[in-house]
Amino acid sequence: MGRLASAYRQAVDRHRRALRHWEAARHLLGAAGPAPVGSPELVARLARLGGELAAAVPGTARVATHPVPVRLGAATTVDGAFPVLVPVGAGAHLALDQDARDPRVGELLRAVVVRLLTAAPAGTIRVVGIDQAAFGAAFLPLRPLHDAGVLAAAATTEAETTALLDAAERHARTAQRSAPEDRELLVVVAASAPPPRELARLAALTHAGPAAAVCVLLAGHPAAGPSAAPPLGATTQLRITERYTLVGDPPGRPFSADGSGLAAPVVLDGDPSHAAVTALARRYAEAADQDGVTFADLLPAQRWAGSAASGLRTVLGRAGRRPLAVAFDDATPHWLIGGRTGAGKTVLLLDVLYGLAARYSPAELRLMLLDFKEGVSFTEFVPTDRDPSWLPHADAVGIESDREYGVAVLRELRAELGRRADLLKRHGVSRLADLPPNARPPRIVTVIDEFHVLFAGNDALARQAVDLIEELARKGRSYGLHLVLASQSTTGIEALYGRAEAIFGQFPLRIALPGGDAVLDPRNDSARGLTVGTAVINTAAGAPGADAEVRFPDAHAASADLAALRHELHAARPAGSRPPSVFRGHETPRLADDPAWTALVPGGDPPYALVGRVVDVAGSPAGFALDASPGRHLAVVGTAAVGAEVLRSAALSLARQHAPGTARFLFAPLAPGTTDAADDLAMTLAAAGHPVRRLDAEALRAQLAEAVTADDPASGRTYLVVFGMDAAATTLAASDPATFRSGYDDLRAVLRQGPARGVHVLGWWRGLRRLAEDLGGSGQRDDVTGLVALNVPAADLGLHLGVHDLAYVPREGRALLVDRHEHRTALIVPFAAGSDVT
Ligand SMILES: Nc1ncnc2c1ncn2[C@@H]1O[C@H](COP(=O)(O)OP(=O)(O)OP(=O)(O)O)[C@@H](O)[C@H]1O
Repeated sequence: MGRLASAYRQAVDRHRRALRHWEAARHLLGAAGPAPVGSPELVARLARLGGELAAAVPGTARVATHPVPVRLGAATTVDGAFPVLVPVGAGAHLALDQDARDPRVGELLRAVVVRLLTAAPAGTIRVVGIDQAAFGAAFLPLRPLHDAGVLAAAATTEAETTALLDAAERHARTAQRSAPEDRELLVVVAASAPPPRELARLAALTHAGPAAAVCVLLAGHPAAGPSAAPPLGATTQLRITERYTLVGDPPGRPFSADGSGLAAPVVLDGDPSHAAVTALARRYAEAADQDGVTFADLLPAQRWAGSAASGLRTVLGRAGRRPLAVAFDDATPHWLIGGRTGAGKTVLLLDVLYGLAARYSPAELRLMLLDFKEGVSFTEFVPTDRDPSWLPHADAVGIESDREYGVAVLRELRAELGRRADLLKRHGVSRLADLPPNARPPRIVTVIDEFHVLFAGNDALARQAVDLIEELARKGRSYGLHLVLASQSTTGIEALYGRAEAIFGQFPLRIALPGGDAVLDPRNDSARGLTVGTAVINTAAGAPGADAEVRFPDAHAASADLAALRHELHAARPAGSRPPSVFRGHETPRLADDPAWTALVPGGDPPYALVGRVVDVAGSPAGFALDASPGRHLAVVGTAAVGAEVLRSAALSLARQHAPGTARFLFAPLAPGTTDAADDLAMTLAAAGHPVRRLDAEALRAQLAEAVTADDPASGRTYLVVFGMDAAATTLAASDPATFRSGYDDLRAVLRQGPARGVHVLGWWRGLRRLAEDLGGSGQRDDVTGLVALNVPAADLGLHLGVHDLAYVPREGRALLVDRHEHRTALIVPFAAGSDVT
């Protein structure tokens, strides 16, 4: 009787515990109603419940916010078996005391992963694995899930485990700041316990609570032996014995009153079938196709509906499941972007620019886009032969810009800053947002890609750039001027002269792409291990804790969508919109294509020698007016062959301003190899009806003498076009035995008195020293007031001009135009004069 009684008590006990389990399971399911008691029925109901749970509408459980009941196996009682369900998911974890080298453990881990994935909607769950003991062997059967992008490659080294934990902690922080519906569950599966430090971090994640949206499945814990295991939070502990598994009390829903767990041995479920895994992988892969961030996700429902009064906003991508917006406003007026080459910087910028351009009309938003690298970042915004459309918001686009162009853009912006300051003053307000709508100018976003180039060189130009950027960054916020500085490196910017803090302190929004940690605080490691297509957005100037990880779409892959949007915006442009002014650093502009050339007409007074384009925002004509004051001549200096082109442009443009017969062109091809160029030019001008003559050195000398001595100067203008004045040195140096005058005396007289008599010299000197000597020393430098310096060292040029700290780096395709009368120095791109100009 004693034995019978005790067996009876044990059976009742078991039933009671099983009943609590049943109730817990019902509770987890959210089912209502009283639970029937009675052993056979109870077992039947539990079995049915297990089936229901297994099938419980797959793909609907909100695993990222709530634990869900997950089946581990079957418990056996004297009355039969029933399924054992424990809560797993956000904030509810599982630990097994053996690691996955015990096949039952690997099987259970895989079964739990598959059940969680089955229960959850795609896009709300991701799985990462750690297995340093068996190199990820436990995850191999789940390979299809890896291919579907839902299971990451397992971390099998300590470094990989550390990176994985970095990412998991980042995930937890982001989730804690996100709305529950935006969270994504990160399942961290450790098939074996990692080393103590990593184990402690893993254990910490189990204490982070459901809002962290992390679920840890940890095998091999606590390890047998004396080592102190970090305590886990909200974890169901499993103990694997030789034949059975003992299941501890699940968090919040214990089986036992005394902490002893489920009073029935459990046989764990085996591996999920391969068919189930592949079917699941297919579902996730299909969903990923539909669920990936696309360019369309960035666009507003309605074009140009935004008001820029208080700022600009656009969606950049998704953080978890939530769209992530970024703004140019009082809180984040300027942005700093970092990322190694190939990290997706261009793509991210395109995402931002198209997003903004779709939201705000050109009356609300203007763009200045500057690119300093050999790239094509912004080419799609300017009209080309292939696609004549342009982005109607773009005012200026610099492609492979010169630093001088960058500084010109910054100067233009500073001038705008001044205009806006006046405007605000007139209205008695201090912020753009406070202006009446009809007086409010558009916000201007200036993007400078590879901005470090601007500061490279540690020279006068770099200092100007630093000053301008600092001023714009400081004051731009109130005036609606916003800067985006992007770079591969923000370190080593020498020219900032310790002002990095002052400047970058004005850039609260930081975007770190892969390899772009430098834009974050050194203590902030949230950008470690980012992959292409993701970035960390930090709104606190890089300080740790203000980060969100965003996935942004590949704009390059959506180029057809981008073009369609651009065409749409272009077609909707306001009447009178002008295409952006474009500077292409690698391109040589052609005289005949230039609007300044087209605009030249006979009768121009004073005649204007057009030689190129100024490196400025407008691409202004570069030239020199030949009026009657002494010294109005043009000297081209340097050995570069482009000297002949400059003379050609000058002569052709002058000829265009004279009716036939009102100007003579006298050509002296003195430098070797210039005869053809001079003859060709002469023929072109002759064909246009102008009198032309070819001079050798002697004839040039005679002409110089005649030009200043003739009592009756020829009517109209005379242009002496000399290719290589230095080559005439011997002839000019010789004195006339009768008058004792040298050719130089005559040349100098012509330089001073010629303009008043309508005589101008367009001369090419191949060396600066020769020019200075021909003028009779640097004291006479004002005898030629127009200079086009080619490959002449800046120091020599500065000395010749008496200008201190001349910022000029001689290089191919560029020249420095100096007008001494107007105290003007400008970097120019000389024209290719071409042969098809008349
Ligand atoms: N969101 C994304 N998703 C997928 N691929 C991307 C994404 N962003 C960029 N990529 C890919 O990465 C490559 C580099 O992108 P991108 O040209 O933007 O890099 P970058 O940082 O501007 O490089 P560089 O400075 O060398 O020009 C491209 O092939 C692009 O398709």
